[in-house]
Formats: sequence, C-alpha cells, structure tokens
Amino acid sequence: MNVAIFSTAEEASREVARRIAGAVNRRPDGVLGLATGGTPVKAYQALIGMYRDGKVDFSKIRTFNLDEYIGLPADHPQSFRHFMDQQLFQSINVDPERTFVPDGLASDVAQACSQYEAMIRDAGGIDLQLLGIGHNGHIAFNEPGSAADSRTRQVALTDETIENNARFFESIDQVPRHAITMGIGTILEAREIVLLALGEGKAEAVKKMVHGPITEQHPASLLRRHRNVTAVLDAAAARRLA
Ligand SMILES: N[C@@H]1[C@@H](O)[C@H](O)[C@@H](COP(=O)(O)O)O[C@@H]1O
Repeated sequence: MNVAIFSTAEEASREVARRIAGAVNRRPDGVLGLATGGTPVKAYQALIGMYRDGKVDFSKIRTFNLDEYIGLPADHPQSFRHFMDQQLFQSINVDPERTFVPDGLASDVAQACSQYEAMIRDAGGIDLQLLGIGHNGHIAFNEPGSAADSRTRQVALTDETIENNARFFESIDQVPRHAITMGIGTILEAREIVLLALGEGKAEAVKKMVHGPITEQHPASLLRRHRNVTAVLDAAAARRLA
C-alpha cells in the first residue's frame, strides 16, 4: 500500500482529484468507481474545478458507485444517488445514463446485486476506485466480518455506522438499517484504488489499515493485498502512522 500524506484536507483532496482526472485522461471512455460520505466532497469540488478549467472531459466516462441505502428513493435528500447528482454529476459533463448507483428500491435485491456486478464486468471493470474509510475500518458498507471475496449484496449496517451517519438525517430513526454495497472482492478487482481519509477521527482506523494485521475484522486492511492502492491522507488522519 502506498501512503501519500498532505498537510491539509484541501491538498489531499486536490491530489485525489488529480488522480481521478489522470485516470480519465489516460482512458477517456474508462470506468470510475465513486464514493459518497463527507470525505470526498472537497475532492469532487476540485474535480469540478478541473473540468471547468478544461483539464478533464467526462463525456465518455462510465461511473459505478459503491453503495446505496435500501429503502430510500433516488430523489431522497440522503440517498447516495442524490448525493452524487448534487456533489458531482450535475456540475460536470458526464452522461447521466452512464452513471450507476445500486437501486435502493429494487424489488428483488439479490437480482439487482448480480445485475450490478454484470454491468461492471460488461463495462470492462473499474479503472480507478475511490474509497473512504469508516471509523471501524469499513470500506463502502463492508462492515467488520465481511468476507474478503464478498460481492455486491445486501448488508445490515452496524449500530456504529448508523450512529455516524445519523448526522446526515433529521433523526437516527430515519437512518436506513440496510444497504446494497459492492463487495470487498468487487472492490479489489479495480485496477487502481485510491482511499481518501481526512481528520483525526480517522487516525486509528488508518493506523490499523496500514500497520495492523490483514483481517476481515478491519476490512480496509484487506486493501494491502492489492497491487495498486494508495491511501491519500491529511496530516491529522496520518498522525498515528509510524
Ligand atoms: N458507506 C460510506 C462509506 O463509503 C464511507 O467511506 C464511510 C465514511 O464516511 P465519511 O466520509 O462521511 O466519514 O461511511 C459511509 O457510511
């Protein structure tokens, strides 16, 4: 695992935007794997800035998001589809028909999950996958205990994740209990992985990811099995590293 440390969240976010733009410029009809959460917001803003400056063209790109809450319609303010439209897609020239987020309202979730896997495969696989990290080491919604070879599936969120994500909802009761997430096996098939972690709150999870045992109990540690993964950190998230 490569580790790149920047003094501020802004600089780390700009680095992530540069890496995403680099992947798009190398393969303009390629495939991006995208993430939600508080962490990538500044990186998406930097990417929008690069688009406006004419440094990157998304017109032929396809995107697949990591996960979605079960039970929220696409236009719900806290759905990950809505987040992506607001934070990125509406401000760049990506074709909305080529942006994919798991369907949180699918009537047959298992079928929707295997279809999502097939769509990624048919697109040629993911060139660059962006990730954040949960306080408990989760990646996407692969909570501790998720199998290293897991695929896109329905999962139950841990109480900790529900509490952490409650800040985005009016009350904790409104946070969905289940989600569809790409699996760890799915994520590890991306040709390049960039994990962004910002702030002191992530320092312990980052330390375990980099220095701890490679274990399903800390899903992010499994990324060390991948050949081309970079953790992009601000100084606060990196402060417990050796
Ligand atoms: N499913 C998402 C993850 O993809 C994200 O990386 C993580 C951290 O979120 P944040 O960036 O808001 O700290 O938790 C969420 O629940």
